[in-house]
Amino acid sequence: MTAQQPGSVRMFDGLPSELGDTLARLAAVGARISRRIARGGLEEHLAGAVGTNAGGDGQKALDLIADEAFHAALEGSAVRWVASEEREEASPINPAGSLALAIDPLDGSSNIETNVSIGTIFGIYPAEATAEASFLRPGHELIAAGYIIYGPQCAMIIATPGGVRCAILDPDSGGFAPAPLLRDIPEGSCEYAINASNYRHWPAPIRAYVDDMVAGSDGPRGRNFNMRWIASLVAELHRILIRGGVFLYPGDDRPSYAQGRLRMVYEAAPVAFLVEAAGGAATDGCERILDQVPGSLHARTPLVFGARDKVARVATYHDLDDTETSALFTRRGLFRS
Ligand SMILES: O=P(O)(O)OC[C@H]1O[C@](O)(COP(=O)(O)O)[C@@H](O)[C@@H]1O
Ligand SMILES: [Mg+2]
Ligand SMILES: [Mg+2]
Repeated sequence: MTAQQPGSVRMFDGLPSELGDTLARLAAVGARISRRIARGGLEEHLAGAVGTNAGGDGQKALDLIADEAFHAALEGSAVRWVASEEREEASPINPAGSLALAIDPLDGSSNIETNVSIGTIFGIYPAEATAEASFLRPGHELIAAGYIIYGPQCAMIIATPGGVRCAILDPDSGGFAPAPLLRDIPEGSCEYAINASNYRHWPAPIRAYVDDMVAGSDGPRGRNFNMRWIASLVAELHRILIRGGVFLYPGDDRPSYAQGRLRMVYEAAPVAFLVEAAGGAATDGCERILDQVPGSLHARTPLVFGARDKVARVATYHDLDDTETSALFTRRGLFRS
C-alpha cells in the first residue's frame, strides 16, 4: 500500500471532483483528530464537560473540537450546508456549493476517556436551496456516506453508489493509504449488539427477540449467541462490516426514548446507506431506514442494522401477536433456525 498525504484526492479517484475534494477535506481533519486523540491526556483533557447540545446530550471537549475542525475545513469547499449533531441549526457555508453535509463530528463521546474506539459519521446529499430541503429527505437520496474510526487503527470507510472504499491512516507518514475492499457483510455470525441494561424498557418484540438469543441452544433458535456492546456506533458498525452480526437500538419507554437514541440525519441514514452498500440491511425494526423522512434535523429513530437475514428476523418478531411475544421462548418454536 502506498501512503498518501491526508487530504490527497487519490484516495477518491473516480468520484466527481467536488465530492472527492469534500471527502479529502474530511479525511485531512480525521487524520488530525486521530493524532490529537492519541495525545489525549498529555496536554489536554478531551473528555472534559463543556455544555449541552440541541439533542440534550452533554458535550465533551472533543465533541466541540471536532465540530469546529470539520466546519473550518469546509470553508471554500463545494459544501453549501452543514448539519451537525453539535449545532441546533444547519450552518450555511458556501452559497454556491452543490453539496450538503450531515455530520456527527464525534460519535461515542462517552468513550473518549476510556481509550475505546470512537469516530466521525457523515452523509452527503445534493444541496437544495434551504437546509430543510437538503436534510429532511429520505436517506436513499444520499450520494455518499461514511465514517472515520479512531481506534487502535484509524480507518476511513466511504460508500457511494459505486461501492465501498476503505483507507487506513499510516501513522508514520500521516497519510491515508487505500486498503483492500471490504467483502459484503458476512452472514451466519452469532453476535448481536444491544444495550441490555434497557431490557425492562424495550417493546415486547425486541424483548422476545433477545430472549430467544439469550436462551441459546436451549431455546427456539437452537444455537448459542454472543453479545457485544461498545457504546460507540462507529465501532459496532465497523465490527459488523468486518465480521457480521446485528445491532439494535430500539425505541423504549424511558422518557424521551420512544424513538430510541440515535439521530436519523447524521447517524442512522449514513449508517444505513453504508450497510446497504455492503450488502446488509437497516430498518427501524420493521421499515427500511433509507425510505424514511426525518421531521427535524435532530429527529431520532430506532435503528436495527447488520446482515440482511438477521435484520429481517427482527422484523418478523414485530408480526407476532402479543400473546406470542409475551410467551416464554419455549412457545415460539416458529423461529427455530
Ligand atoms: O449509552 P447508550 O444508551 O448505550 O448509547 C450508546 C450510543 O450512543 C452514542 O454514543 C450516540 O452518539 P454520540 O456519542 O455521537 O452522541 C452511539 O455511539 C452509541 O451507539
Ligand atoms: Mg453519535
Ligand atoms: Mg456525536
